[in-house]
Amino acid sequence: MTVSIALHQLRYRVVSLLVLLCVTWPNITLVWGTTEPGHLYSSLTHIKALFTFDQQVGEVVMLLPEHLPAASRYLESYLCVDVDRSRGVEVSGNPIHVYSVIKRLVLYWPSITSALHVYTTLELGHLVERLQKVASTVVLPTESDLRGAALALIRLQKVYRIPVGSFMAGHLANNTTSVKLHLEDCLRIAKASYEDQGYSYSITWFHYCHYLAAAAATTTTTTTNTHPSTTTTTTTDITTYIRRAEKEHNDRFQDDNENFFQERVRSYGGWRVLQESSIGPVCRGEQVTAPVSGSLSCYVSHRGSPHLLLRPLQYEQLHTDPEIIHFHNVLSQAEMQLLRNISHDELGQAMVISEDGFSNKVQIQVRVSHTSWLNSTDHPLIPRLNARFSHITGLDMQPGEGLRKAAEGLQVQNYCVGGHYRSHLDLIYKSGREEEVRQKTIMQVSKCLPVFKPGCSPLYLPGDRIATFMVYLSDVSAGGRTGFPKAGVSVVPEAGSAVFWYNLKRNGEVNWNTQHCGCPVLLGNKWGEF
Ligand SMILES: O=C(O)CCC(=O)C(=O)O
Ligand SMILES: [Fe+2]
Repeated sequence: MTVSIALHQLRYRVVSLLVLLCVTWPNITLVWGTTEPGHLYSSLTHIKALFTFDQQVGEVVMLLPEHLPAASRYLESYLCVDVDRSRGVEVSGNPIHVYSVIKRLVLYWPSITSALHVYTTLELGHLVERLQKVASTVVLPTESDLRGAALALIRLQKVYRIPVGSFMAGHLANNTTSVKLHLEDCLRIAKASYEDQGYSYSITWFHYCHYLAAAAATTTTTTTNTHPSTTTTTTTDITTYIRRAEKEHNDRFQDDNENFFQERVRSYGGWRVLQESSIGPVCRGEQVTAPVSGSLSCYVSHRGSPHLLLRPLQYEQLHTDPEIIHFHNVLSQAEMQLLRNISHDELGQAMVISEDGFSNKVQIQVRVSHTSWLNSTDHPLIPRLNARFSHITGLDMQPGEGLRKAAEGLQVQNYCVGGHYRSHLDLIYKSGREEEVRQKTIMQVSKCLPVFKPGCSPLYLPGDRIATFMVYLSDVSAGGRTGFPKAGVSVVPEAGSAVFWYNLKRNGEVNWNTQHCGCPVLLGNKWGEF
C-alpha cells in the first residue's frame, strides 16, 4: 500500500527525510495515523499547542485569588517555564519541561477549569472566556500521556546513563532548567517504570524517593524537593514499593535484559549494576569497535555524475561493511524549511509493519516519531530532489507505480524529545529473525516474480529496499544520532547532510550489519524547528 497525501495548508515546521529505495515493489513499512493515547509527548504539533495553551493558563492563573489550591500548584510549576523562556532556555525541546507541562494539565487544570466560571464576572472575565474557548480546541493530555512522558524519561536514562538526581535537579546534557522534580514526580516515574516492567530503573527511582521522603520527614518545613501533598507517602510506604519491585525483579530476572540489574537483587539497599542498553554505546558516540584506520576516506567528488561536476559533493565514508557514507550540504536551508513546512500538517504517528508482513500495526515502544509522505506532485521541489538524490546515489529514484516503481516516496519524519526508533533493518523481507531469512534463498523470492502470485509468502515479495538515503532536516541539541550497533558507527544529525547505505549485499542477501536505530532525542527536536 502506498500512502499519498494531499497537502493543504503550508504552516509551521519540522523534520527529516527518509528515502527508501526499492527494487520493484512498493512496500512500505510505515504508515501515518493519529497520535495514540500516551504519546502526546511525541507529537510536535500537540506539544507546541500545549505550551501555547499552558502560557495562557499561566497568565490567567497568576491573576486568580490564592484560595484555589490547584491554581497555586499550577503556578508554582508554570513559573519555571516562564523563567526559562525569559532566559532563552529551550522549553518544548526539554523532556523535563514536556513532562511538567503534561503534569500541570493533567493534574491541576481540571480543578481550575471547573472553578473558572466563578470569575467570569470579575475583571479577568474576558481572559477566562478566551481561555475556555482555546481549551475546547486543544487536545488535552490524559493520565496515560503523563505516564508516556514519564517512560520517555526512563528511556533517556537507559540510553544516556543519566543519574536520577540529574533529572530531579532539571539538569540534562550540560543544560540546566529551572524546573525541578518533586517527590510526587519521583514516585510517579518510579511507578511508571515498575508497571512497564522496567524493574531495575523503578528500584533506582524508588530509592531516590525514599531519600526525599526521609529528608522531608526530618524537617518541619517542606524542603525544595518535596511538596505538602506528597508528604502522605512515607518512607515505610516507599520501602514496601521497593521490596515489591525487588521481588518482581528477582522472580522474572532475565540476564542481559536492560529492564533488570546485572544480577538478582540480594539484599535491601546496596550498590547494583544496571545493564547496558544495546544501543547505549553507539548512541552516546562511544568507540564500540576498533577503528578501521587507513581504510576510510573523505572525498570531494562528482561521483561520476555530470550533474555534480560544477558542485561536487563532500562525502565521508564512515564504514566499509556496510559502506556507510555521510554526504554533507545536500540540501539548502531554504529547501529544508520548505520540506518541513509542507509536511508539518500531515504528520501522524509512525507505525511499523507487523509480523505477517501486510497488516500495519502500531508498536508504540519500538518507534516513537511522527511521519508523513511526500509525492512528486505535492510540490515542484520533490521531483528536483528525486533527481538530485539519483545523481548522488547513482540509483533510480523513479517513484512510478506498481512494479515500475524504483523508489518509495519521500518520507518526512519528526522526533520530539524521547522519540526514537529501536534497532531494525530497513528491509521488508524480515527484520530480526536472521536464521529464518538466511534459510530462504533468493530463488524462493524469485518464485514470486514477476508479479505477486497466490501462495507466495507475503514475507517474500518481489523486490526489497536495496538502499536507504536519509537526509537530516535539522541539527539536534543532544541525542538523536543514527546508530549502527553492529557496525559500531553513529552519525550525529547535521542539518542538510545525508546518510546512505545499501541494505542488501551485491548478491541480494541481507547485510545484517546494516542494523540501525534512531537514538532517543535528549534535547531539542529531530529534525527541526523554525
Ligand atoms: O532516525 C534515524 O536516525 C533513523 C530512522 C530510520 O532508521 C528509519 O526511519 O528507518
Ligand atoms: Fe531505518
